[in-house]
Amino acid sequence: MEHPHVGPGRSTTQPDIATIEDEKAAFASNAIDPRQLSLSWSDITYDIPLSKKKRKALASQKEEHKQGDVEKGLAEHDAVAAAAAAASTPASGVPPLAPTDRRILSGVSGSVNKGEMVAILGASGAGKTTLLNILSARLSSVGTLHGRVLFHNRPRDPDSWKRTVGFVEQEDMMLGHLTVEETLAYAARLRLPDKLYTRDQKTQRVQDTIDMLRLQTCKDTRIGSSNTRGVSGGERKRTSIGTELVSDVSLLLLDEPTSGLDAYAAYSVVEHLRSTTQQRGLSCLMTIHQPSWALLKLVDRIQLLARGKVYYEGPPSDMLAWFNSIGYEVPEGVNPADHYITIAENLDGSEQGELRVQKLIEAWATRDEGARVSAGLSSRASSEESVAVDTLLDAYKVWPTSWLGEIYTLTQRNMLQLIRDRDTLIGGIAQTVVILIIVGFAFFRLGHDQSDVLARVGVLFFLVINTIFSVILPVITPFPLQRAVMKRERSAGTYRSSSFFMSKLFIDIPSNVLQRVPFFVLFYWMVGLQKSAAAFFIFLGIGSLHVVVGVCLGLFVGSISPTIEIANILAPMITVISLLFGGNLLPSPPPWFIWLHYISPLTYAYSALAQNEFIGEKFTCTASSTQCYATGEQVLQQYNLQTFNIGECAGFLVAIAFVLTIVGFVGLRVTAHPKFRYS
Ligand SMILES: Nc1ncnc2c1ncn2[C@@H]1O[C@H](COP(=O)(O)OP(=O)(O)OP(=O)(O)O)[C@@H](O)[C@H]1O
Repeated sequence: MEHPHVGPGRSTTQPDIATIEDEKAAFASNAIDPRQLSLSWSDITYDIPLSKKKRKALASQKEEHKQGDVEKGLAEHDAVAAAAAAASTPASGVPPLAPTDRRILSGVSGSVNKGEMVAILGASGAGKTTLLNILSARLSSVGTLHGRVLFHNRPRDPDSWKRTVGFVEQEDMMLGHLTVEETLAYAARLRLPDKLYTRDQKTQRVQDTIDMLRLQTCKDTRIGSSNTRGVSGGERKRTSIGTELVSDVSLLLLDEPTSGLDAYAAYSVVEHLRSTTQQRGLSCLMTIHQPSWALLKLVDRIQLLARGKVYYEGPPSDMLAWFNSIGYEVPEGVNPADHYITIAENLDGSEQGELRVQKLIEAWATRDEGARVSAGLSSRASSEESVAVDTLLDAYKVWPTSWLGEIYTLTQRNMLQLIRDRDTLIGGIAQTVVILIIVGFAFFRLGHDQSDVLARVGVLFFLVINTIFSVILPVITPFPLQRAVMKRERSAGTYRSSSFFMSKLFIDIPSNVLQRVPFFVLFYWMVGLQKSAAAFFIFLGIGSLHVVVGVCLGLFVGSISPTIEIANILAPMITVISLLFGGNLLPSPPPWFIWLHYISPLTYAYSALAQNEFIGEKFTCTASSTQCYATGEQVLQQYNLQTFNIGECAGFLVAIAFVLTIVGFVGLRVTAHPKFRYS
């Protein structure tokens, strides 16, 4: 296969537009077929360190083995057996197992070719997900990995890998308020490179995907969430698959796409996958849990795993013949898939069961030797093809759209989510109204005698506390889902984390300020604060700035917390500490905690609002007053609220918002950065 722009001296990092246009033309004329790409893996062995407890148990179990007791825990027994087996066959390509490790996968080889659908099957704990994680480069950093994974006969290229492979996770992380069509449209807008596709072509790709996955009837239905009804489970899964298929992936990996679905929905998902795989010439690899026999017959090849080892690989149709040949026939009326998975488990922990499992694995390993060599040979491509693939992959080494384009699309998507989330909107308004009625009437139209002085101080402190609490929670609550969606999309190299963060700021700040301003206006009038236009607008300005700080604090907490549980602990903790040191609750904070007073945003918001209210105000003193504040300045002095003037307080609030934003962004990059492991 030849390509006009392929040459030994060509740069492989930044494709210029002319080259990309030519590549696009080459795609169209089939001069380069992106779907030539296929995946192969050989001798994959993966060991993880045993926990301390397990190491101890293993040591004591070895002791018991010496005394002739063989019926012990399977995992530990497997580790010993695997170590012994590996040590006894050094030529097999499987390294020996360290005594402190546990073997999860052992010498697993296989491949998926163009237009082919391959399923990995096995009992729970057989190693299916681990294998898929290794192949998709999403393996965690623990453990030692041996073996090779090749993408079109070359090691996976970290620069282009994530954009050429689609990974459908078991959990479908999608935004519940978007419709099926919108979900696919945003995926296409963000994932298809602007340099290769016009807006119309992206729209066409969405329609093609809807047609291919037969989602026409539900394309205008919302995805839904645990609280709101949306599409069915099968439609949801097909949409999730669609978000990968709208992009230019040539390889699709799916982790248990049928789990949680009824038999019909599961069959339908795999049937659609099969037709899509064939129509688009994809390579499709999935793990499946408890498939029906009818479903299994849809896939081209099956790889059966038991204890991290292959004990069958080939078409489903040949499976019966193979197992019959080694003496394991399927009883009448039993699903062959279930039967073959069950016999590879030693459920009762018996010696007989153990021998059966070992026999199944060894029978295949003996037969597999020749097949493995021929598989390696058949997948070797010509050097011309490999160079053409290099050229093709170059187009996927850069971000698909511009930074501003990403921010625009993500902001638009966030906006849709926000305005359609009626429960949160109505809940927020209801909460505001209730608090306004209670506080407004409790402090209604304050006067100027001595009791009103205390009431004014109290109501302003209440306002800053209430503002921070009302803002921070709605910012944090949707964060975990948005973050999970972001992680999935960023794992596919879709957009920069800064675009996600900016789009959050662009939506959360204006929406919260707009929601709070009517509250501030009514609050001001009901309580009867200073009757001057300047004071009113300063009040609104400081109040809004305080809302911005609350949003930034919410984003900070959401960003640095890897889970919602941690966010739920951190948010009240930070807020309570801020209010403890930001007001008059502690008349003289301990010197070693004084810094908490200066970093609390409440300090500045409260001080600015109090100065705005009290400067120039006069109060009446009566003969019965034990303590009399005749002027507002005396009040400010008494409560130590004039350390900084209003302008300085506003400056500190801006600075706190800025620092929270920067630290939050860094936190997000650290806690939600997609990690890939290629070796
Ligand atoms: N990081 C890890 N730490 C500890 N154990 C692990 C780790 N990764 C995998 N395992 C173990 O490896 C074995 C295989 O796990 P894996 O999730 O791949 O199984 P599976 O076949 O996908 O099972 P299931 O169908 O139940 O999801 C399990 O016993 C699991 O506990």
